Amino acid sequence: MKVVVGTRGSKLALTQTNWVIDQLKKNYPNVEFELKVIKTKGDIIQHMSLDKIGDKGLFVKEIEQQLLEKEIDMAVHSMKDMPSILPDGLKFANIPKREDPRDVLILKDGYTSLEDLPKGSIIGTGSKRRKYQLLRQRPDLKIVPIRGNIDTRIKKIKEENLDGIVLAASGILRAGMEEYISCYLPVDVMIPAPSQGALAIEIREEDLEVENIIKSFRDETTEIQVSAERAFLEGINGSCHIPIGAYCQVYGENISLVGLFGDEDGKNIVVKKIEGKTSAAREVGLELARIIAKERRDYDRESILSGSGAWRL
Ligand SMILES: NCc1[nH]cc(CCC(=O)O)c1CC(=O)O
Repeated sequence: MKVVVGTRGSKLALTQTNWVIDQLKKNYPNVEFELKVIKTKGDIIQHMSLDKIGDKGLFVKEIEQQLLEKEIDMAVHSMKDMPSILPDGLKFANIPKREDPRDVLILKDGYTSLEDLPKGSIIGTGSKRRKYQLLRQRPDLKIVPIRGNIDTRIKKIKEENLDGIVLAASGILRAGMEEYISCYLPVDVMIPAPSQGALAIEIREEDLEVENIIKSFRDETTEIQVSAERAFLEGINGSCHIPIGAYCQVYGENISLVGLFGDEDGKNIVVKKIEGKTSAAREVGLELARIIAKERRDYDRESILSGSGAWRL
């Protein structure tokens, strides 16, 4: 049997996909795995901010097309890049154990933490979630847009004379670049993107053979977290124009889920936490989305009268 595995060509994507293939090879020495690199719209349009391209599934559409056309049999993505709803005919296989969900700062030589940064320091990030959470801690910072693969972004610290950038810990750790990390941002200071650090293995819905091969991967805690956090994302029905974050913690039979949802200019950002049962992770995510969306609508009505904006916890 031969399984063709599709992936983007970035260093991170290749590292993730090769990791998946190596694990599967150990369990299935008789299956042949072939890696196929596929260019996506997100890879081709490198100069524009993701925000402006504003297209859901920017890094996955071409890959999904090839899955549906049986050019490939399995695709490995970052779960965080996946739109809430998959195309007909495709589904997620089991989810392997999540990498560190936190964001990290990569700072100019000599700086070691968010607190240490001199007043007015310049930080590069294209993510509104990261931007407004940083500004909440340090309103004096200047946030500038930045794009590109991990390596490109790290190079831009020197090239564009930045004081630092924010990246997902998972990408850096998987790429074996831990020594670049200046500090980890705790999840309560920087709520991660929904399912940050988790991998998505996408397959054809009816492909039981490939589904079986991936059965060995299942990490239950990750599955519960991803289920709650992605349900929140689905319920909010957001895009990459607005700040959205979610993080689920699992305590045996119970979970807690923190969600962040705001508007484009960061004036009205709501953060809320709810508790629920592990067995109802998806419902907890949808419920939190309803609570936060309602609070934001009420606030929009009030703020027309009062004219001010704020973070509300
Ligand atoms: N949007 C790009 C992207 N997609 C997944 C990751 C990192 C890996 C992950 O979050 O699982 C990154 C880079 C980053 O945000 O630093």
